[in-house]
Amino acid sequence: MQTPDYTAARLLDDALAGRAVPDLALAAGGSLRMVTDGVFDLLPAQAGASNTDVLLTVGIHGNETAPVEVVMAIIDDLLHGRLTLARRTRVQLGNPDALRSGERYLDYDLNRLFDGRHAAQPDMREAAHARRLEQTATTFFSSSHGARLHLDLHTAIRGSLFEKFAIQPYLHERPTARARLGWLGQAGIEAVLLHSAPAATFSYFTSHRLGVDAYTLELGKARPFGHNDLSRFSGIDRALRALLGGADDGKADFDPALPLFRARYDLVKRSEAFRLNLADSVENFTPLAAGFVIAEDGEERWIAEGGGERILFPNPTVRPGLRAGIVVEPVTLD
Ligand SMILES: O=C(O)CCC(=O)N[C@@H](CCC(=O)O)C(=O)O
Ligand SMILES: [Zn+2]
Repeated sequence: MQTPDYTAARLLDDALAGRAVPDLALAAGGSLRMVTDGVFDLLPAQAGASNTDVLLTVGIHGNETAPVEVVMAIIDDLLHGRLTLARRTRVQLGNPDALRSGERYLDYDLNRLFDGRHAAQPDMREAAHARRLEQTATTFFSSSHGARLHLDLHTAIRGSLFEKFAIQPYLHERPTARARLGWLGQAGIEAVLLHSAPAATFSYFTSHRLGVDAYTLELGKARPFGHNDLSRFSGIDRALRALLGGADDGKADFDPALPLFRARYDLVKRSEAFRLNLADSVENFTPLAAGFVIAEDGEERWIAEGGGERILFPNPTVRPGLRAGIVVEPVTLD
């Protein structure tokens, strides 16, 4: 095991440069071990003490740096004994290449390559990352004995009427885990989108293929390394410390006042003729008035129907074939 002067900042530098990270002792007990490039296991001192195994993914998009900084600060406190680890935890850096260059992606949006879609894009640099992440998520959870939680931490391109929100992937026949939504509320999450269809995102993969409680979290606006106001991330920081430190198990009473939305449909860009009729300043969750033409692509037009519809993740610059926005509407749990 290495010396205590090894910091999380150095770990991040080494990981982004593709250098090996040595095995490290956590000062208050436990260890940190590099599994493969950009993937780290943090093991509590007492094997078997963990009743919830936690997978934390950051940097799936290379321009979304705040979650990397939040998780590295927690790792630094674990390394130096300011926090004691109670849960078996795996941390994945999603796209180290894109994090180095500060771009959302280099060749292809990584969060559109999961659930096997990487096989259709073998030449894209992100395909190898999707495979690495799927494999290491699978091996991690295959030796779990208790509850299993995956949090994929992101920040968004646009501002948002709900600054922090969660996305629950489509669950097929599984019921919503209300206690997890309760915990997300305690972590400062202000709204939750319930997806209504399969997707090629990482949280859909871990949820659907591995049966894990999985969420994509949008924690604020995407900014470059060094430009994040980490005080705006205090809710998730506190909640992750309580989770990893064993003070809570990631479950809490569901608050029925938490706004919930369901995805009605995706705006899928068909061609370069796609036109989005929303200015860059329009924020996520902005209501759409009935009759408003949201977007057009050749003959196709998407028209708002009212009834509380709102727009999420509008982005006309995506590749043809990919989602250029989601129309959502309020929903309540049965
Ligand atoms: O701000 C944006 O337009 C995108 C932010 C982002 O990366 N969001 C995720 C959401 C994943 C999901 O829908 O489950 C993404 O687009 O990959
Ligand atoms: Zn993202």
